[in-house]
Amino acid sequence: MKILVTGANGQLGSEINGLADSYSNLDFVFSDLPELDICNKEKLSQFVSENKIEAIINCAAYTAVDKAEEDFETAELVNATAVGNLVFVAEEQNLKLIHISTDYVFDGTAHFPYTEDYEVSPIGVYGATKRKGEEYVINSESESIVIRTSWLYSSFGNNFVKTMLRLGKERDELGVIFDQVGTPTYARDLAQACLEIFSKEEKLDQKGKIYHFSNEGVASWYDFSKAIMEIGMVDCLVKPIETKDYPTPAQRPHYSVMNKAKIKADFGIEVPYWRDSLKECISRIKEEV
Ligand SMILES: NC(=O)C1=CN([C@@H]2O[C@H](COP(=O)(O)OP(=O)(O)OC[C@H]3O[C@@H](n4cnc5c(N)ncnc54)[C@H](OP(=O)(O)O)[C@@H]3O)[C@@H](O)[C@H]2O)C=CC1
Ligand SMILES: Cc1cn([C@H]2C[C@H](O)[C@@H](COP(=O)(O)OP(=O)(O)O[C@H]3O[C@@H](C)C(=O)[C@@H](O)[C@H]3O)O2)c(=O)[nH]c1=O
Repeated sequence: MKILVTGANGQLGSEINGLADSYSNLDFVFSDLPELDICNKEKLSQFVSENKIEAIINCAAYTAVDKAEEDFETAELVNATAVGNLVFVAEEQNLKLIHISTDYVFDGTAHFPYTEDYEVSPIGVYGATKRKGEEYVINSESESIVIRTSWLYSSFGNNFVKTMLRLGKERDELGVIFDQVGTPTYARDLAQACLEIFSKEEKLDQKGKIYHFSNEGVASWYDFSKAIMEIGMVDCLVKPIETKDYPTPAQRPHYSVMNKAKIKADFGIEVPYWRDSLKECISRIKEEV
């Protein structure tokens, strides 16, 4: 199967690229801006046709959560309208599609892990635009699924893990929010899950259009930071603070832990514990320095 990976220079796209050689049954075409802009429907359609693409993993997105609050138009274009383009091309050329979405489609008022059918209610522009993108896929007749993930990090690109390692070296002390709880996800584990799903012969959306994938376990951003400092061997005192003590342009859900039973049952995906994956990622970050 020949798979187009869009947004391939980002965290998830880079991790898929790193794993590609282990999947000899899959062929890949990696693309990103400026070569392939998913907002350009005609070029997208032409690119897919010329390259004889059979499936797409959409890793392209507008992921700047705070910036999205004032740059609504670009966030909407990339996270929603462009997903409509991908769905159009998938229907037009009979492609399979995996689209990635976020825990930020939930408002964070639940007290137990979110299942796929739980009502969404985004509280920020990023989450709202990602939800609109999901709707294109959910309503599509193409063989397509949405995989929601949360708190993604990688040895590639910029993310919370790298920010903490940097700030921890620069400062003696750091305040990190403890009243936002979710699950970190190593992008390499999500990349592997996507490729495992494509390696199976089953119809993608046989058992539903939405899946949840994160690592196992639960953490606050504070717990996550403490683990990053400990595993990264950075000597910095991390102090728990409340959301009100770290004002940001975008509101974030207080609780966004997701239930992963469906992806495990339907596709036989194994999910590593978040601290184990964090160790693996930090050792890769250290190797690369
Ligand atoms: N990061 C996170 O914490 C989380 C991410 N997700 C979702 O996971 C997916 C992957 O995220 P992640 O790998 O972190 O994202 P990144 O921000 O690391 O990568 C996104 C990539 O998409 C590219 N891109 C942006 N606009 C376009 C466009 N119009 N056409 C083609 N490519 C474009 C970006 O290019 P450029 O950098 O030049 O803009 C970048 O290379 C996204 O759907 C995201 O919403 C879900 C939960 C958590
Ligand atoms: C840097 C820093 C952040 N924080 C807080 C702010 C915020 O509530 C939380 C996480 O910060 P960030 O801004 O890095 O994370 P954020 O951009 O909100 O991360 C989100 O990105 C999008 C793309 C997603 O889809 C989500 O799943 C999630 O991963 O940590 C501190 O408390 N102290 C600090 O020093």
